[in-house]
Amino acid sequence: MAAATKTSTTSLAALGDAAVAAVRAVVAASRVCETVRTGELMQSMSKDDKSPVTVADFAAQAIVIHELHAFDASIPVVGEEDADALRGDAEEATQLRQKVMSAVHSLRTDLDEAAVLGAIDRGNYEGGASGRFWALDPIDGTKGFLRNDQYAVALGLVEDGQVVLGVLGCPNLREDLDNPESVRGCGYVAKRGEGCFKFNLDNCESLTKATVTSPPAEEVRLVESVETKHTSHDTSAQIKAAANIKGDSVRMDSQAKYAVVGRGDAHLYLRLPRAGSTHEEKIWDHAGGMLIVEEAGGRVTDIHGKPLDFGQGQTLKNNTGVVASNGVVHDAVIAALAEIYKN
Ligand SMILES: Nc1ncnc2c1ncn2[C@@H]1O[C@H](COP(=O)(O)OS(=O)(=O)O)[C@@H](OP(=O)(O)O)[C@H]1O
Ligand SMILES: [Mg+2]
Ligand SMILES: [Mg+2]
Ligand SMILES: [Mg+2]
Repeated sequence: MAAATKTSTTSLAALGDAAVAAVRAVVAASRVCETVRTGELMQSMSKDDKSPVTVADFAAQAIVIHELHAFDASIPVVGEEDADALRGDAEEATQLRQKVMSAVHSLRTDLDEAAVLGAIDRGNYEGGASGRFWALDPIDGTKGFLRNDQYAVALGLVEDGQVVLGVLGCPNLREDLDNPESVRGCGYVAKRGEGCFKFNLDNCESLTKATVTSPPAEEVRLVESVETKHTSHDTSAQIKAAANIKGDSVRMDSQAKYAVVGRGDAHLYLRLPRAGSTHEEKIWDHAGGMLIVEEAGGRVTDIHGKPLDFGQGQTLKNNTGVVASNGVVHDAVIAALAEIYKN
């Protein structure tokens, strides 16, 4: 078979069985998320860490893990959510469980409660440095999802500590960041060594190559988190000045940031820990997205220029923050970060 990288279009099937399973699972979950976001089933609760989780996070995790299990039951999953909050007779749990079941049934009427709760709880793998596992964020950017802003269904396949397959479903993302009339509902898939591809969430079987772009300094665009707790906006402004980056800054929720860098609409994604932060990045917040940028021709490291190490369990404990770029601006950004973080 001709290498998928040689032409600008290819079929999903050409990327192999794991890619087909992963993309179809992400597309299915993206549909369920949109059903919840635009319908009557929305309900959210606060987790122990005060972050939100919704009916759609649970339903999406159930759908993706069910599909991945049908593909290959021997590959474990590190998923963000568990089903604890859906079990028991308390009113909130009962309501949430019923809505999760309705959301799942909007797509898969054949799954009963035991199958749904069981699938969610199968995402309990601890990760590690050897073997293969999936890393799943059923909704990345739950706060964005609740604001009707950007969010992503994000799935990565990790092999011996390295992401080898990355998939993002971005149901609320337009095809062109600068054209609010462009098609909404974008998907991305990257396979290590074979390139990065985009697809429409309504037709994932046909793929088009995606590549980073490298404009002059005036047009180099930064993307960063909306939430001020997740990244230091002050530091990113300093980095832009020091690295001679003069384009606009766009705040966007979720791993959609990796997608817009990978497709060339933006050129730098900075995730910069605030002073004194002890936050360790979760692997599921990056596994789906980072390969999208790398295989599109860009670079992804932490703020010290170190590769992201997905073999350390559920967090990127060997890394600090994230820098994802078109490659061209990367060294200047890392040099600027070294100056700022040495103080
Ligand atoms: N303190 C802190 N620092 C860094 N990151 C954090 C922090 N707290 C949470 N999170 C994680 O951020 C995930 C959301 O990604 P983004 O920050 O890119 O999007 S957003 O602007 O916040 O919506 C979000 O993922 P989801 O929980 O899947 O939405 C969190 O895992
Ligand atoms: Mg969360
Ligand atoms: Mg997340
Ligand atoms: Mg999440």
